[in-house]
Amino acid sequence: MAVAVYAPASIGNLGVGFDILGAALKPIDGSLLGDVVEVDDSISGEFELTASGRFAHKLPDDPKQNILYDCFVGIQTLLAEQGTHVGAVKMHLHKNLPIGSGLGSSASSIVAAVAALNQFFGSPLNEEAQLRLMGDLEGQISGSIHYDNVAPCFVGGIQLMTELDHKLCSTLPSPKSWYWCSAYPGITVSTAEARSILPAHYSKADIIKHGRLLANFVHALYAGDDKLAVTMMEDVIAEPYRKVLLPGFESARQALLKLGALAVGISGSGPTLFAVCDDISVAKQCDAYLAKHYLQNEDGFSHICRIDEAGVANVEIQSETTHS
Ligand SMILES: Nc1ncnc2c1ncn2[C@@H]1O[C@H](COP(=O)(O)OP(=O)(O)O)[C@@H](O)[C@H]1O
Ligand SMILES: N[C@@H](CCOP(=O)(O)O)C(=O)O
Repeated sequence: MAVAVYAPASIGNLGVGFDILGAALKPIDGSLLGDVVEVDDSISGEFELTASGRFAHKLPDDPKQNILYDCFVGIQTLLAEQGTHVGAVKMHLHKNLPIGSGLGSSASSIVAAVAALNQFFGSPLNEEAQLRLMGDLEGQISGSIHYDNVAPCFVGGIQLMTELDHKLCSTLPSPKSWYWCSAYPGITVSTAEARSILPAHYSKADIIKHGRLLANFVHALYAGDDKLAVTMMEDVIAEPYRKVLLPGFESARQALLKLGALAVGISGSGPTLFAVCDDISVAKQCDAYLAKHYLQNEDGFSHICRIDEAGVANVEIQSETTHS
């Protein structure tokens, strides 16, 4: 039976917690900010993939260069190791997220595809096995395995990576009062390149500071001390080196803080910027500022979001996700 799965956009790194903290996003206006993958049918020939959606034209032309093909091969290989042999399938990708945006676009495609394929084949893989495969596939794209997009995208919420064999991540409490303004300017930053410009080594002072920020952030979430948590959202690992890739980031940050945002950071490897606000009127002002000053072309967009606590979800195959 055909399956259709939605996987939300995500922020990798919450200012603090490079590669080990991530959050799934849900626009408050109810729009779908994430990819949808359909597995239509078992077929006798070669793997088939079609795509539609706002950002489909930015995908590689060759279906075998699409990460969905690797998702299919990955599942097929795992199942073969368990003695189950599955043939080719027909898939459709509704590409709603821009590529190279810092919104976990590849993670969204991977999570939706692995979850959809797993369901299509009768759910042979448990959550941990699916998530491990998702991390491996994300690593193929970005150059090294990191779960901070795939984990929240898959299970929802704010996730802290544990990376243990039997438990890859843990859900942290999400501050209920926070709005996450998220603005994608419309230009592309490659995650692999944004990772390659980071230093191979950090100073003792930076390591100590990052440990202090991360530990206090997690403590504050459990203590329900949102003010302390937001004060800890400072990036000493990536932002100092990456902000040169984001035109207008520093001036936007200053303006957003003046408007009342509590923290501003780079979403993933950028160029999307996020701003945390605990008041809807401030969030609306930040959103309007970002739409006017941070977007650079017609591909850009800005949303006010909450944390998506659900993660991956089955959706109806309907006009929005169907294709010709
Ligand atoms: N379904 C897909 N979704 C997104 N990127 C894909 C997909 N299939 C292949 N790719 C390739 O993977 C790379 C993703 O780039 P990356 O900078 O990691 O994007 P993001 O950070 O938005 O996930 C691009 O080279 C893109 O062409
Ligand atoms: N922790 C990663 C997150 C990358 O997110 P993306 O959405 O830009 O792929 C990093 O900062 O490199």
